[in-house]
Amino acid sequence: MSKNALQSTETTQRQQTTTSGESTEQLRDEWTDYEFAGDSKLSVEGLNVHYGDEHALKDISMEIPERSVTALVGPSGCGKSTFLRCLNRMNDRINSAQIDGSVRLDGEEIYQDNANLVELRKRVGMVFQAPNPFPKSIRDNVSYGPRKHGEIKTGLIARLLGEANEDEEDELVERALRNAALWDEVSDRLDDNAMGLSGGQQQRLCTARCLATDPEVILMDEPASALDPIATAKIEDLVDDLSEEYTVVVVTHNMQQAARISDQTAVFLTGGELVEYDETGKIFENPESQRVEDYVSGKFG
Ligand SMILES: Nc1ncnc2c1ncn2[C@@H]1O[C@H](COP(=O)(O)OP(=O)(O)OP(=O)(O)O)[C@@H](O)[C@H]1O
Repeated sequence: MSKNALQSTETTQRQQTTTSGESTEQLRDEWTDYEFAGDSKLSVEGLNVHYGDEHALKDISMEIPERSVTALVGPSGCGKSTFLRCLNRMNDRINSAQIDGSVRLDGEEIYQDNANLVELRKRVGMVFQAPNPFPKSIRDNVSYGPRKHGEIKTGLIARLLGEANEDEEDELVERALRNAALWDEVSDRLDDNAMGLSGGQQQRLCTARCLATDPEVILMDEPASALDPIATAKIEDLVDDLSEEYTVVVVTHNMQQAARISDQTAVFLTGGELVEYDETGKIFENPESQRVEDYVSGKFG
């Protein structure tokens, strides 16, 4: 059983009182007793991120259960994307970012000095806000990762060397596209350029590209924000399906979407603070914190 735990060292936060007169710390003591079903896939402890002088994430601790959907919500600039990028060390690419604290994947520290970042990003894949397919065929987009890692070899040279495994590529492309709920729409045009797909199809293609590297965790940063309602509904169904096999962490601005698709929800509020993290039903129906209630009910944000 995993258990979420959140402790803040920020004195100001500790002393903050809610409208009901209870201190934030008292409230946290209540909700941190909550136990999520399933084992923890990712364990975050004492995570702090600075961009230069800006303290973008403040002492975040949370357990992310496997094979479930965890939503990260909160107003613009509260640190949701920063948090997401910490889970596969994408923030390492930002020169001004300083990251302190611990993130464990299946109990193993990802911030250890000798961590293999290529392997980490294979295990913890990412789908970005705006679909970003390569200007290549649909097939090449999906098999890009396995080819890059040398797991799939195709083309004339591989054939001459007797190393070609085109059948495997076909299987992998079909499996990934099926899992991304796109196969039926593109199976007859795999060699067409991916740039000709609609925005919603491109986003599912990017998900297929992520799935092709056989990840265990999928990080999604507002995957439906650029899509129309029908394409959004498909992405939401997809997220639901994916959580049967994968651990999904998704950033969304859309409260109804978080309520529909996630098992647990983490609410970040301005200043990089994780205010409450609990089962999604609890966050939306009966949150501990008045600030969270105001936010999820649309009183501010
Ligand atoms: N690459 C960066 N360099 C410097 N500061 C950054 C960088 N990325 C984010 N920040 C700052 O860190 C804070 C948190 O940003 P972040 O993008 O993580 O928030 P967010 O909650 O995802 O916002 P949004 O919902 O608008 O995408 C913001 O003040 C932002 O300006």
